[in-house]
Amino acid sequence: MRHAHTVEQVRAAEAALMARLPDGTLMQRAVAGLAATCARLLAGARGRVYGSRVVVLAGSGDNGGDALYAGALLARRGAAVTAVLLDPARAHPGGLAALRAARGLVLTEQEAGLAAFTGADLALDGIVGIGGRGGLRPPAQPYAAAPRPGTVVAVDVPSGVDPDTGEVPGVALRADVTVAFGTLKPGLLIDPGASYAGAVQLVGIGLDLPPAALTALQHPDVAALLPRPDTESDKYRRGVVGVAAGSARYPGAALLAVAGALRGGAGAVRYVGTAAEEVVRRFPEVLVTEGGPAGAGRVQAWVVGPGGGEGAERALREALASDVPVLVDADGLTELARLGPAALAGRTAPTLLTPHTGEAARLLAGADQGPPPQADGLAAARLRTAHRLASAYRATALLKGSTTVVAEPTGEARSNPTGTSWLATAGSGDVLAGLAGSLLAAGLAPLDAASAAAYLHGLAGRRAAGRGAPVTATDVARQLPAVWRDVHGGAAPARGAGRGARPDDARPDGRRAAAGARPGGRH
Ligand SMILES: NC(=O)C1=CN([C@@H]2O[C@H](COP(=O)(O)OP(=O)(O)OC[C@H]3O[C@@H](n4cnc5c(N)ncnc54)[C@H](OP(=O)(O)O)[C@@H]3O)[C@@H](O)[C@H]2O)[C@@H](O)CC1
Ligand SMILES: Nc1ncnc2c1ncn2[C@@H]1O[C@H](COP(=O)(O)OP(=O)(O)O)[C@@H](O)[C@H]1O
Ligand SMILES: [K+]
Repeated sequence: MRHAHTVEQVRAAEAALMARLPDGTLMQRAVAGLAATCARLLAGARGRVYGSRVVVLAGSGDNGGDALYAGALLARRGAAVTAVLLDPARAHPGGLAALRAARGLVLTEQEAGLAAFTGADLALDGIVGIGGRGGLRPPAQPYAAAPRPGTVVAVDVPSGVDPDTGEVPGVALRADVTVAFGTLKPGLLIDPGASYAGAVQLVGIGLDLPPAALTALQHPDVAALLPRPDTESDKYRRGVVGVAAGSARYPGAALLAVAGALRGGAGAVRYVGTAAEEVVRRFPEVLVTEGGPAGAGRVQAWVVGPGGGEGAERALREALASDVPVLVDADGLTELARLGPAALAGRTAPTLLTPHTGEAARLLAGADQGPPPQADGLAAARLRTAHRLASAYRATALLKGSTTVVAEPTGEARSNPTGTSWLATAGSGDVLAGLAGSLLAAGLAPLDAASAAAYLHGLAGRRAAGRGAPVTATDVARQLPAVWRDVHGGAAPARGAGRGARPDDARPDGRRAAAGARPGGRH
């Protein structure tokens, strides 16, 4: 499990630790880790640190101080280091003195121009860290548009990225590697910020941190969550998932949601709706009923809405009246947006909403949250949007897109590290809905079901796309058994994951399987 903490959490932990340690200790720990990573990168690219060209972009705070001190350590190993001060009057005095003492060159941004940056083997982005607000200011903006140096290493956070949310409110500097101190920040794990961070590495500095504001699953976490039949299992104890999907207009959505559900670990899939004939023809193992959820037999979770068309209203109403977890997707969400959060008020079992940003905009408008939001704005503020949905509907919200984010009404949140933009293909969301519903039926808690499903779905998309080729939703569903095996085999780390990265608060076992992950487990 990877953990990310907000600026406020980091500041509090930092203050507590600094009170017990001599001045400057934390910064020196951070700097030592940062310089070691830079030295490794230079040695990897050029064979040695000696003689390499390093540029330090230094802003006015401690982030600039970290970069200057690291520059000094590299200069002492023979690198030719140039510091460019973006706010010369406020540059970190200790860092500046250290760099000068190590014979580094110190220039203002007017003196340096862009040449030192573009010609460097390695550039350190120490413009701004967790103290940053807004995008890059004008003196730093040209670096974002300039030709790239060999490698850009962001100090703690890529400058211009909001550390708490991953929002990029203006111009930001793209990094190849981000060296984060003490813990990851949510903005490193959520697009658009995550796409600026490159590979994220963690340097422990000894912070004593509270529970993370955001977590991201890794292979062992997902493996521990996935249900596995035991000797006492039968199909009912493994869970039956009900799928109310498809319509005369969109029969394919029923097939795709069922395909996802069949590969999600439930013991049986029950389909209700107008595509019953097509479903049995394609998947003879599925139990089918025409009509709505109320007339179908007992299930342990419902999936309602994919391609639901004109039947979505009834399916939603009947599923919500049940006492089992309900996943609402697609047309079910449009219907729910019309009804507003009151439609969930009487529920005794969990509800999981799986909107893309367009559906999220409708849901928030339906929750009467001020002027109707625009989908583009919601995509740029993914974590905030997921939290808003979860809190407005008092339900678990999985917001789909370039980084899928899951939020609980309690404030707990997860970002998904797998996936590929090849998944932006018609029907792939239907597969995800079926898969997540199946995990709910198998007994996983909604946050676990949603985040494990997004993880597997993202891996399946990548596997289907191979080195980069269009995929269909059917391809994604077909890859699910293989990625299930990959996860258990401990293969391939997720995108942007620093190897061995573990925040200061991580327990060696991470947060293991929820109790409900046992085969046959129930809410
Ligand atoms: N916490 C820890 O445990 C540890 C933290 N450490 C390090 O400290 C860093 C935090 O340092 P910090 O608090 O000095 O803030 P920092 O990010 O340097 O920025 C503040 C300065 O930038 C300015 N500024 C603001 N926005 C801006 C913008 N958009 N563009 C340009 N400038 C902008 C702002 O000026 P103002 O807004 O007042 O004009 C202010 O002067 C942290 O990220 C990590 O690297 C490690 O050394 C050790 C352990
Ligand atoms: N740019 C992207 N990068 C990664 N994944 C994406 C991107 N755009 C969409 N996806 C994923 O593709 C799937 C699309 O789902 P959805 O929008 O519901 O499509 P449909 O309704 O056609 O099934 C979701 O899992 C979503 O997270
Ligand atoms: K930075």
